[in-house]
Amino acid sequence: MNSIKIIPRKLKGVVDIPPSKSISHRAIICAGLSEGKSIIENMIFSDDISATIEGIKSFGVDLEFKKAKETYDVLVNGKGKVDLINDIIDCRESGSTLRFLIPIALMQNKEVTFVGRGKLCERPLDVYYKLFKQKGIEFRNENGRLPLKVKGPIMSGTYEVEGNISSQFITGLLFVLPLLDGDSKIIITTNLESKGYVDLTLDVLKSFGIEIVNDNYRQFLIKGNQRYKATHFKVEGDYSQAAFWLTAGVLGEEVVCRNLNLNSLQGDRVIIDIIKAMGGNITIEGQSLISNTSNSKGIVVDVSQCPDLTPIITVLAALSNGTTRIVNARRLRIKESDRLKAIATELNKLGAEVLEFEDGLVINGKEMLDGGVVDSWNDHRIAMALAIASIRCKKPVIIQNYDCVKKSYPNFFEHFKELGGEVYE
Ligand SMILES: O=C(O)C1=C[C@@H](OP(=O)(O)O)[C@@H](O)[C@H](O)C1
Ligand SMILES: C=C(OP(=O)(O)O)C(=O)O
Repeated sequence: MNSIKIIPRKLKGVVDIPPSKSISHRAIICAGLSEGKSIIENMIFSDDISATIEGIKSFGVDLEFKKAKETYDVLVNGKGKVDLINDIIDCRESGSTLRFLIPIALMQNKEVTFVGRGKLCERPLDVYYKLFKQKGIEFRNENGRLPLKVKGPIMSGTYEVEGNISSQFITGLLFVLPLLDGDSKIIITTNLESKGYVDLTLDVLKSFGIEIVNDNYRQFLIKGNQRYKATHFKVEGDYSQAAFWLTAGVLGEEVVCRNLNLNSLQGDRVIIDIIKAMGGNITIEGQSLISNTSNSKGIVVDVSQCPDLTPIITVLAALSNGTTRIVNARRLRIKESDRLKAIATELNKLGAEVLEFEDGLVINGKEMLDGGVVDSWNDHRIAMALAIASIRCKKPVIIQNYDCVKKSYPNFFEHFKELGGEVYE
């Protein structure tokens, strides 16, 4: 088992925020579906992005990688259609890869097998299964788990989708319906959670020449026979990752986050408002966000539109004055781990007071935590959140299974050290 020991230190300094994972997935897919050469600037090869890259290659897309300082430029040569060259797609542990690539596999009529690892094998796909039954699309799985075999073709038409299980099903359909013969409509049958991710999809699609009409998130109207246009695309910084460093600044000393688009459509940009509402000090200087030592306080946070922020908000809450309530968080249980249980259990081991409820958490904040041995539950966001909690622990924090951070942020602990963190692997 891999573990890391962190000696409590206040972090301070400048961090270049890595490129957005969500936007990177979308850009690779859109470039892969275009005819001709696209360039995607500012990419890193986290495990999830590597899974999408390998997946898109299976559809006959060529990619080349050019190193540019800490990141890469990716040259993508698409054929404008799916030309299956490998019929087994390993999505590793990436929900986005799985749910985005399934509809693409259905654009041709050979069977494709999707495999995965860890918790991904049991993360829900029922939204697709229900649609496949309605549309006569063949699929087979092992008791609802991966591996999943699917066989196209998918046709244009009306797709009724629940919006409160995962927005990733909507994104998956939005990639392929514009390419089909005939117009389509996606009707959202419940309230839509994670709206910001659908906004990101529509925005990246637009950059690649695909137009979708968003009727107030109740339905999406999609003209058929559209074509993706190869383009030069730059991936902006990731607010879900910046959230860790912005919180580190509030709990420690001044942390400057560079490489963020201050007008980004990323739903997790709301971390700025959440930290400020908790009394955290965040300012803007040029293109950077600066967070600084503050006395934070408990509030009520609705995470239905920003689920990925929950672990780090819980850390801030555990070290704030008073009580914080995290509400509308049920979907956190179907991510890489049961994130409500994982963060409550592990922060309590460090001496925090976190109560777990069916669809939320109640956190009674403390000035300091004790420290101790915790586990990541093989979940990158739990590992990173626990690392930030160490800033205000009295004794060292040992995180077991810490290397899962590579799922989204392979150099997280390098950045942690650059900010003055003392860690022993
Ligand atoms: O579309 C995306 O890039 C994502 C959507 C969200 O999932 P849900 O829509 O399932 O909440 C988020 O949790 C995930 O990390 C990335
Ligand atoms: C839930 C996440 O990703 P995915 O759903 O793509 O596995 C995440 O990055 O926190």
